[in-house]
Amino acid sequence: MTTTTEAPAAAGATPVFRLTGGRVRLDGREILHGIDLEVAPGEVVALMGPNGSGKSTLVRALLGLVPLSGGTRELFGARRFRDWGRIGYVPQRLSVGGGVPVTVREIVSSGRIARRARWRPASAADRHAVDHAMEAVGIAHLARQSAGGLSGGQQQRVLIARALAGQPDVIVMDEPLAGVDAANQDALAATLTRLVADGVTVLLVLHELGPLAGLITRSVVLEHGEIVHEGEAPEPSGDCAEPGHDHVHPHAEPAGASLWDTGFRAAKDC
Ligand SMILES: Nc1ncnc2c1ncn2[C@@H]1O[C@H](COP(=O)(O)OP(=O)(O)OP(=O)(O)O)[C@@H](O)[C@H]1O
Repeated sequence: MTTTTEAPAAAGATPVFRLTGGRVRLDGREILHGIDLEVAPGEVVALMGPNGSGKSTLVRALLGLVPLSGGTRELFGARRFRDWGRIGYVPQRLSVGGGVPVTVREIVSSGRIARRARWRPASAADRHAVDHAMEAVGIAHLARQSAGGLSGGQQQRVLIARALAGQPDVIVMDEPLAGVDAANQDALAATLTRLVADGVTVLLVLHELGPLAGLITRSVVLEHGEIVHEGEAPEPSGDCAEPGHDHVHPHAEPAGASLWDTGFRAAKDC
């Protein structure tokens, strides 16, 4: 992780992610149709768009989790990227326990694996990073608890702590606000604010910006597997801007809905 003394988003710096003409096919159908996207160090990018527009697929393509059927991908300037400890990925949904009796601390500790010397037991630095990650998201008191009995909001914080334990240079979260109550959304915003101040690059899949609005430096809107807008994020207005507005509802989009009815509905209609 970089320190607060380093300038974020240095001009001309090697992009964290660079996808050029990126195409992805799943089950014989092309999902992404030639995406050009760069994310520079220090940016906080919101990936938005209707359901099924390809946001999660794009994230997975950027991370190398799905093969490209066309185009090129670079992570930190490398086509053959191996330094996975630099990336913290919080997927959309994951059962943190997976049915296996496992404590919160054990799950968070698994986030250190890419940082640890092979076959070595956890070092003091590893243990410190795990403690720090749990404190950062307010779950230190849950360390010895079984992950199975946690609420949805607590499980999400465990997954975020697991990503933070690796002290990543970039954190990628797929719909971190979905199904999360207002208090936990605010807590997430505070955590991300601290990470951004430390120079961490952030890529978020979002349906609505909610309490993260002030953090976002660029919004990228996808529709039908293509980027249809890049620039300023939409501003919340009307009821959505009210402090008491609850941002927990999922958004089902009508089939074929257009960008301005949907991606930016987050601002108009949240
Ligand atoms: N493993 C897969 N096999 C086949 N098709 C897939 C697969 N994963 C996703 N798709 C399809 O790719 C398209 C884009 O899906 P994706 O999950 O990337 O969209 P999204 O914008 O993240 O949607 P949501 O907002 O609902 O999460 C959808 O039509 C989806 O059905």
